[in-house]
Amino acid sequence: MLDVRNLTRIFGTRAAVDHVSFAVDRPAFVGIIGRSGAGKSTLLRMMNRLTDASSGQILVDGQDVLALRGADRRQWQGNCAMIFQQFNLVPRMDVASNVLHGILSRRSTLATMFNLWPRADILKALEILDRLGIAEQAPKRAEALSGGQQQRVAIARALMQDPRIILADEPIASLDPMNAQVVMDTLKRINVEDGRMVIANLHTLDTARRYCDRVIGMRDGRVVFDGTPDQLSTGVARDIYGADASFNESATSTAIPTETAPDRAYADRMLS
Ligand SMILES: Nc1ncnc2c1ncn2[C@@H]1O[C@H](COP(=O)(O)OP(=O)(O)OP(=O)(O)O)[C@@H](O)[C@H]1O
Repeated sequence: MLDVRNLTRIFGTRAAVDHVSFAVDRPAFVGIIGRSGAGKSTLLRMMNRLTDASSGQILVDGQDVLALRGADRRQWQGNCAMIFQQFNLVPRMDVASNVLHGILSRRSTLATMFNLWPRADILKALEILDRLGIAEQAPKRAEALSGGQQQRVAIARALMQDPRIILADEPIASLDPMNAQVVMDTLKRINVEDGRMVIANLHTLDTARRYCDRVIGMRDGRVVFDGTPDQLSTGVARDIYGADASFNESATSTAIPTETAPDRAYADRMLS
């Protein structure tokens, strides 16, 4: 279904993404890992056509999406919705309207100006918010929500497009461990229940191991690992991150620190 071939993006004299090839034949949960600057964001942005490729192909059911222009390109962008580290919501706008903005490109300018949405679309937005456990937040301004709730609104906005693929660029990098888990659980549910492919750039190994069916490791623009989470040994991780023998996995961890959580300490004090 997705076949990336020799995808390359050169900025100046440097290849940010360098002859990357991989194929995904089912709606899997794919994690892309690698240290900062490895090319992860550029890769996702090329898939969504936010950034042009220098060369290569991205074939979806045999069609090269890099060749799409105008309305065809916009249709493809609707088919592979993107979510970002910083949520990219309109902060002062209410949550329901933010979700409806997922289908903004399908609306006339006039209808959008007056915030006029068909009843069916409004009901669909509320239904998605309900599914993600944040229906009661619908009338609130997006900026009034926690980071984890805002990211779920961004996922709801993506779902409004009914995409085949969800591209998530460091979706939990700005969140505390508890909210990070809620957001990753949400993405996994969408992947499993809806059969939508998820491709997520992740900055922590434990998250990749826990949620992904497949992990692609990038280093200096190239794929240096492509396998299952159980093949992702410490040695392999060291190679991906380019770390020396002192490489410490916990440095890339988002695990919830139960032993040191303040409420645990408080409970211990109360019980002693
Ligand atoms: N628009 C741009 N112009 C010039 N160089 C760029 C541009 N976008 C990315 N780069 C460079 O391409 C390389 C890969 O960047 P990219 O953001 O894709 O990496 P990344 O793995 O996503 O890193 P991070 O986790 O820090 O976002 C970096 O060296 C970066 O400086």
